[in-house]
Amino acid sequence: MNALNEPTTRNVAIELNNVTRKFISPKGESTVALRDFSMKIYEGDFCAIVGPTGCGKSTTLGMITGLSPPSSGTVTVFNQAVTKIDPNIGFVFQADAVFPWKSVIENVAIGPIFRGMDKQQAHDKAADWVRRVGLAGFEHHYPHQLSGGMRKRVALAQTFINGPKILLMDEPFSALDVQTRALMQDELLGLWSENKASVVFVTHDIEEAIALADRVVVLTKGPGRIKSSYDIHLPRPRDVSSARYSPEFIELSKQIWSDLKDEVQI
Ligand SMILES: Nc1ncnc2c1ncn2[C@@H]1O[C@H](COP(=O)(O)OP(=O)(O)OP(=O)(O)O)[C@@H](O)[C@H]1O
Repeated sequence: MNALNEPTTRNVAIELNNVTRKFISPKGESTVALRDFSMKIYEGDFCAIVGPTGCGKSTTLGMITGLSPPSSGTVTVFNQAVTKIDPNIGFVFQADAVFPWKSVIENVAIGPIFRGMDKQQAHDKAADWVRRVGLAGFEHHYPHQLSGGMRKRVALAQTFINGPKILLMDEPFSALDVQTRALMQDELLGLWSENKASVVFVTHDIEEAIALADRVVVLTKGPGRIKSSYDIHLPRPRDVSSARYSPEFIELSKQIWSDLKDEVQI
């Protein structure tokens, strides 16, 4: 282990090295979202990022996707510089990314069809994923006929069907009520335990971060730097609702909140 609790012997899945990302407004004003920022995510790790609003969490994900290149510094995924959108990367964001005019099964089959799979085969595969996320019987429903939690299940199936090696999640469950959120967190952990993607999960919810992750990284206020990093040794498989009552969980929540509160004072 080094000073940031990073394991040193495992393969690195994602590396941001000395990255700076500036945005220039149409009026020519410059915002530095991240400056000289470095971070590693290890293969198969579930890493959660917490930090105050505007510290650069979404910007970090944008650079890993290849959609928003850094102004300077390098971003690599499995040791390859990120130069375009990588089909090995899956995303789940806060807003639903489902197509309203397509049924559940059509939405889930999009990825494989886009990647060249025969339509019938893609639909068969999608039917299996629809069942796996608990939506059997809703294959031919349209998104507006589903609850928010059900639409998130579609989004998870849409993502996991492609077998992503990297999964980027930006507050994916923040619009859900508390109970649905806990169900979706368990659902995500179940799917991830089979897929073992390297995950970067951005959230404002410290408890969500601890319940899900192997490592929680706390960022400072913007432009964000890594303030602290915590290895989470709660046993897996985890049941997110009961994990919250363990003394270790409570202690971690206190420590992370103490780190964060200096950064969010207004
Ligand atoms: N496209 C853009 N143009 C101009 N400024 C931007 C753009 N995207 C982000 N920023 C700025 O960069 C900084 C970091 O934004 P970012 O969205 O990464 O923060 P965040 O930590 O994800 O915030 P939140 O927790 O509120 O979602 C902010 O000051 C934001 O205003």
